[in-house]
Amino acid sequence: MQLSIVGSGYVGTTIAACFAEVGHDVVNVDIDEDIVATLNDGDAPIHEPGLDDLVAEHAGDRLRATTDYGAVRDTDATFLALPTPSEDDGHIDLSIMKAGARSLGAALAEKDGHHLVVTKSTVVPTTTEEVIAPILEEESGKTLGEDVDVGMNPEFLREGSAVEDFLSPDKVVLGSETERAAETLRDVFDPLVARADDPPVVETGVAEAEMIKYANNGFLAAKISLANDIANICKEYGIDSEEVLSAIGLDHRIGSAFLGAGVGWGGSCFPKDVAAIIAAARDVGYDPAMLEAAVEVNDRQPVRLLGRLREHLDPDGARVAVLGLAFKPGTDDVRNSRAIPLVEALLDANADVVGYDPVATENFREKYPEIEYADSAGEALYGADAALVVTDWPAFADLDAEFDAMATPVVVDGRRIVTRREGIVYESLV
Ligand SMILES: NC(=O)c1ccc[n+]([C@@H]2O[C@H](COP(=O)([O-])OP(=O)(O)OC[C@H]3O[C@@H](n4cnc5c(N)ncnc54)[C@H](O)[C@@H]3O)[C@@H](O)[C@H]2O)c1
Ligand SMILES: O=c1ccn([C@@H]2O[C@H](COP(=O)(O)OP(=O)(O)O[C@H]3O[C@H](CO)[C@@H](O)[C@H](O)[C@H]3O)[C@@H](O)[C@H]2O)c(=O)[nH]1
Repeated sequence: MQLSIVGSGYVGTTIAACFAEVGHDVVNVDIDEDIVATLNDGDAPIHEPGLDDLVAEHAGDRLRATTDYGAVRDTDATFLALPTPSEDDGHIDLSIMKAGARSLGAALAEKDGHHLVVTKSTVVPTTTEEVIAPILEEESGKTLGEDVDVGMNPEFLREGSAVEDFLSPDKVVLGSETERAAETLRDVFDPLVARADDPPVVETGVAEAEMIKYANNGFLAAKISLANDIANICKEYGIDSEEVLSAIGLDHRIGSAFLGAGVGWGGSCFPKDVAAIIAAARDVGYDPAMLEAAVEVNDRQPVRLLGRLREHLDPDGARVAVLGLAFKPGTDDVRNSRAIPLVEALLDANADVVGYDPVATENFREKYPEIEYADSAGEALYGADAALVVTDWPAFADLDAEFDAMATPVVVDGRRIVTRREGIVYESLV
């Protein structure tokens, strides 16, 4: 099939390269000329394991990129993979989606024949039908359900394993309201589903598909927060939370995934998506108490971590090493990293902060040029009065003699990753 993908970021590039891999002809449309040039040169504009190889293999053949929306006219379906950030009050900001829909609609005005527009971005329920579809109709002059249909296909990939997650999904969710849209979506996904050994395909309505994405992310974020709540109780009793959480994970009704207690969840998705569905729920008259509690627990974890530090040392004037700046291991992404509230609180307390991350230093430096950065964990620890461990990079488990170079070896571990040993004052958050 001929497919177009609008937006060539984490999701757009990954799905474009993967759709090409399963046999479709794909064109990526992005307003960023550098991204377009990078893709056409056969390079991936973002770092994801396996993506470079796919782009290198298919660019110039089944995969190409352009800044010209007109390219969508030669395709059967367009996926919108544009950002859906948060407004200050947590509501979803649809301005980029609306701009993309306007450009797409204008391009479709000149198209003969039917076109399917699929929302891939995470959008609150009814957005596709009540916001995107009317813009498409207005700009294209076409009629919904006749010349143009809309669909919704939420994406569940994780950063750091995007290609693997997309090509081997736990499920595929196809939201549509007409048989023609459902059929086109099936045609798009059939080759991927066959190759992935037949994962469940959930055929549902458009608003249901939109909600499934928020339910998925909200549930996972709340699961981590519940694990943190339980782990905090364990801590007060002096009970080992890891033993407790790994034991409950053995119950198949609970499951062991996403029970990793610690300094909480961050990243480009959980915080904004939980905030967006809370704001949307309130708009329709429902107060989502569980999701609000999930956020509250998450916000408290960094505060609790600093509390543990203060039990050993006054941060005022102290040199504090922050180990881990990325929002999770395996990525250089620092969006909503838990290091952010911690660094801000340390700066407020007049601490002398030195940060270290194996790959995310440059991205963090852009946000916080005022702190010092080290080239290795050992360098960050050298002469430090305390260390806060924020990201569970596996390499932090191997730190050992590096702690001996600290001025005072106070280690406050937000991810239970450091190996405890004689000679360090070890304090875990949970
Ligand atoms: N990143 C993830 O892990 C992930 C996973 C699942 C779902 N999502 C959702 O997918 C959507 C996209 O997220 P992302 O992380 O890929 O975003 P991103 O910021 O990485 O990429 C967005 C791309 O859109 C381009 N763009 C902006 N305005 C444009 C316009 N008017 N026309 C064409 N291109 C334009 C930008 O140049 C950029 O390349 C969001 O709704 C997000 O919540 C993200
Ligand atoms: O047991 C756990 C698991 C994760 N986290 C934290 O949770 C956050 C999110 O982690 P993860 O889900 O691995 O990363 P993302 O790439 O943000 O992926 C999430 O957000 C994406 C965007 O919506 C979805 O597509 C994915 O399914 C969903 O897992 C990170 O800060 C992790 O440190 C924990 O604290 N404990």
